[in-house]
Amino acid sequence: MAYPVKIDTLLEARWIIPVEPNGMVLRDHAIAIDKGLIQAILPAAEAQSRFSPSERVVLGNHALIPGLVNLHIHAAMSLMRGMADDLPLMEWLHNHIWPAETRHVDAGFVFDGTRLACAEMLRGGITCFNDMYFFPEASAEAVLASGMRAAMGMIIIDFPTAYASDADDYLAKGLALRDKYNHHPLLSFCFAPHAPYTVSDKVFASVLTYAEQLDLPVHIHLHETDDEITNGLKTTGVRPIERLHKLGLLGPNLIAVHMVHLNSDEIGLMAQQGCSVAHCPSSNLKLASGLAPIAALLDKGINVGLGTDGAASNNRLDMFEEMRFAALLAKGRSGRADTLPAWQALQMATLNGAKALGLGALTGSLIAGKAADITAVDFSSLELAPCYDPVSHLVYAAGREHVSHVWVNGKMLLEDGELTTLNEQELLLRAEFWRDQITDGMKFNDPESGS
Ligand SMILES: CSC[C@H]1O[C@@H](n2cnc3c(O)ncnc32)[C@H](O)[C@@H]1O
Ligand SMILES: [Zn+2]
Repeated sequence: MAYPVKIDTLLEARWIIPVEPNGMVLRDHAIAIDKGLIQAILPAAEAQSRFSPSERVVLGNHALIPGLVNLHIHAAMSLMRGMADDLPLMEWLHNHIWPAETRHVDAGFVFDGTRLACAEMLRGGITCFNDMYFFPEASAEAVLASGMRAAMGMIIIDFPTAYASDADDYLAKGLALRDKYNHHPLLSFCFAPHAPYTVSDKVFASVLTYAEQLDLPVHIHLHETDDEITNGLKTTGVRPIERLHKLGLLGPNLIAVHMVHLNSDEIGLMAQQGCSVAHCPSSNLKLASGLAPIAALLDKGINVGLGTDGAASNNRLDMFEEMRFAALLAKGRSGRADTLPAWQALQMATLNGAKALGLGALTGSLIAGKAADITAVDFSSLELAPCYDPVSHLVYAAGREHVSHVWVNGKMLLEDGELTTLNEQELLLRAEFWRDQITDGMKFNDPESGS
C-alpha cells in the first residue's frame, strides 16, 4: 500500500458545492490543500487514507463553497457608512461624498477604511474584491495585512485630488503600484476610470492603450442613472455606451458597473463585445438608481458578477444579501419565478466575478489546481432547518452570520467566526477616530452649528 501523501490541510464537510460544474453538490467529501492550492476533492473516507495533513478540519454540518468575489467596491468608504443616506447619486456625490473625500481622504484614511472593509468582508465569506479608490497603495497594504485577494483599481478621474494632480499623474501612480506588486500571488490590477462623466475622451484613449498593452481589465461605473445618459447625450451627442464603443473600450476586458439603464441595442452590443457586468442591486436600490435588466443580460450570455459597491451607498458589504436581492429583483422585474435560480446567483457571486477579473483559472470555484479560496457556512442554526437543498439555503435563507471559516490561498483568515489576521478592537477604535474627524468637518461646514 502507498504511504499517505503529506499535505498542509484536509477540510472535511457535509457538503462541498464546487460551482464548477454547476449544480453539483458533493456529500461527505474533503478538500486536500497544499501550498495554497486545492490538490484534490474526494470522498472523506478516501481522503483520510490517502493524505496525511498537518491540520485536519472537520466541519460536520457545514457547506464549503468558493470564496465570494465582490466585483465592485470602494473599500475605504466603509468609514463613510451612514454618513449621507437617502439621497440620489448626484446629490450624494456632489454635496456630501466628494466634499468629505476632499477634506479627509489620505493614505491613513484609506489604510484604516480598507482594513475595516476587509474585516467585514472576511466575516461575510468574501475572499476577493475589486477595489476602486484613491491611494490604492494604502489599500494594497491593507489587503496584504488581511491576507485577502484583491484586484486593485488604478484609478483615473479628471479632477485633482490629494492623491493625484491630473490624469497623467493618476495613471503614473497606478502603473508604479502595479510594477511594485506585479506577479504578487494575492494582488492583481484593473484600470479604473471613474465614469463617463468624469473622464475625457483623451484620457480614455490613454487607458485603452495601456489596457491593451498590459491585457488588464478596465473597471468603470456605466449607465448608473437616467441623468448620466441624458447629460451624456447633451454634452457628447451620444449615450455613454456608444461613446465608449466609438473610443474602442468595449470588449472582454471591460467590467461595466451598474448598467441599470439600457436599451436592447446596448444589451446586444455589450454581449457581442464580450463585456462583463458588475451588478450592485443594493446600491442601485438605495440611491434609487433603478433596477438593472439582469435577466435580459443573462439571456444574451453576458457574464454578470455581483458587487456591494461602497459601504456609503449600501450600507453593508454583504454578498449574501446581494445574491438574494439579485435573485428576487430579477424575478420581480421579469415576472417569471424561474429567472435567476439559486445556483445562478451563487455562480454570479463566485465564478462570474473571478472570470470578469481575469482570475477564472485561479479562484471562483473549487477544483483541483485552483487556489484554496474557500468559505464554510454553518447550517446548524434553526433558521436553516430543515435543509432539502444547501444551494437554495445559501441564497434564500442563509446570511453572512452563518459564515464560520474562510481560507484564502490555503491560509485560514476566519476561524470559528474569529479573524486571524486583523485586530477587531483596533479597527473599531480607528473607525471612531475617523467618525470624529468627519463629524468635526461637518460642523465646520454647517453655519447653524455656530462653529
Ligand atoms: C475615483 S475613486 C471612486 C470614486 O467613486 C465614488 N463613488 C462611490 N460610489 C459611486 C457610485 O455608485 N457611482 C459613482 N461614483 C461613486 C467615490 O466616492 C469616489 O469618489
Ligand atoms: Zn461604485
